[in-house]
Amino acid sequence: MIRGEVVHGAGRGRPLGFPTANLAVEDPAGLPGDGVYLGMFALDGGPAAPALVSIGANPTFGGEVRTVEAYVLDRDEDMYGRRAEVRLVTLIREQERFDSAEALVEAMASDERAARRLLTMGEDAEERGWRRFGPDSIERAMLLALSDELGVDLRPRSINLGDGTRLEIEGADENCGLLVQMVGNQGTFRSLHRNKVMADMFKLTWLRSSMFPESRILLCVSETVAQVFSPSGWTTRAARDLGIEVLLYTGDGKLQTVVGK
Ligand SMILES: Cc1cc2nc3c(=O)[nH]c(=O)nc-3n(C[C@H](O)[C@H](O)[C@H](O)COP(=O)(O)O)c2cc1C
Ligand SMILES: Nc1ncnc2c1ncn2[C@@H]1O[C@H](COP(=O)(O)OP(=O)(O)O)[C@@H](O)[C@H]1O
Repeated sequence: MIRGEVVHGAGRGRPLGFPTANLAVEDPAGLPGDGVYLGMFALDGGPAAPALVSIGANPTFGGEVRTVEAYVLDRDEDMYGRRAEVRLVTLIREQERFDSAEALVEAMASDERAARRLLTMGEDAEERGWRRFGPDSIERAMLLALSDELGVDLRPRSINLGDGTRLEIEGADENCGLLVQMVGNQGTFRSLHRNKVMADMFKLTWLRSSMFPESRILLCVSETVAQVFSPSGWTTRAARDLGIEVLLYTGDGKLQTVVGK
C-alpha cells in the first residue's frame, strides 16, 4: 500500500485532460519500480475507486524527481490535503519519454482503455454470462431489448475489484456507465421474488457507490416480479430514492417504465 497526502504538482494534469492527485509518499523506499499501473485509490479511509497510477519522474517534461500520481476514473473532486491510499493491482506499461504532450495524452487515453478492459475482464466471462441465461431465457431477451431501447451494447460482465474480489453483473456497457440486473421469474408471485429484487438493488447501489459513481443503474423485471413495485409499496419508494430505474419487460422486446429516473 502506498500512502500519502495529496499535494500540488506542476498543475499540468488537468489541462492535459488527466488531473492527477500527487502523493507526498510516506515511505518512498517501499515504492515499486517506475511505470503506469492500474490501482485502487481511496481518500481518508473511504471506499476505493479504480485509478491509473503513474510512478516516475515524468521524463516527457524533463522531470528529475520521482512522483506518484493517480488519475481516478470517473471522479471529479478537490483532493488536496486529504490522505490517500493506493493499492497497485497490475502494471500496464513502463514510463516513457514522449516527444510531445499530445503523444503522452494519446498514451494516457490508451492506458485508460486498458484499465477499463482489465476491470471488466474479457470474453470468457462474457461467454459464461450469456450461457448462464440459456438461449431462450427471458433474461437474454430482456438484455437484448434493453440494449435496443437504450442504444447501448449491454453484455454480462465479470468485474474484478482488484483485491481478489470478483463479481458478475448481468448487463453492463463497455465502461460500466450503465449497470443492469434482471429478475425474470414467471408464474405466481412469491416472496422469494421480492428477496431477489432486494439483493439486486443492494448489489447495484453498492457497485455504483464504491466503483462507478457516475453510473446509471437499472433493474429489469418480469410482470410477475413487477408486483413488488406497487404504487404504495416502500420498495418502489426506495428504488426512486436510491436512483434505481425499474423497467418492466412485457415480452416481445417491449419495455415499460415502472420507476423512472
Ligand atoms: C495514466 C498516466 C500515464 C502516464 N505516463 C507517463 C509517461 O509515460 N511518461 C511521462 O513522462 N509521464 C507520464 N505520466 C505523468 C504525467 O506526465 C503527469 O501526470 C502530468 O505531467 C501531470 O503532472 P502534474 O500532476 O504534476 O501536473 C502519466 C500519467 C498518467 C496519469
Ligand atoms: N479524477 C481525478 N483524479 C485525480 N485528481 C482529481 C480528479 N478530479 C479532480 N482532481 C483534483 O485535481 C488535482 C490534480 O490536478 P492537476 O492539474 O494534475 O494538478 P497538480 O499538478 O496540482 O496535481 C488533484 O489533486 C485533485 O484535487
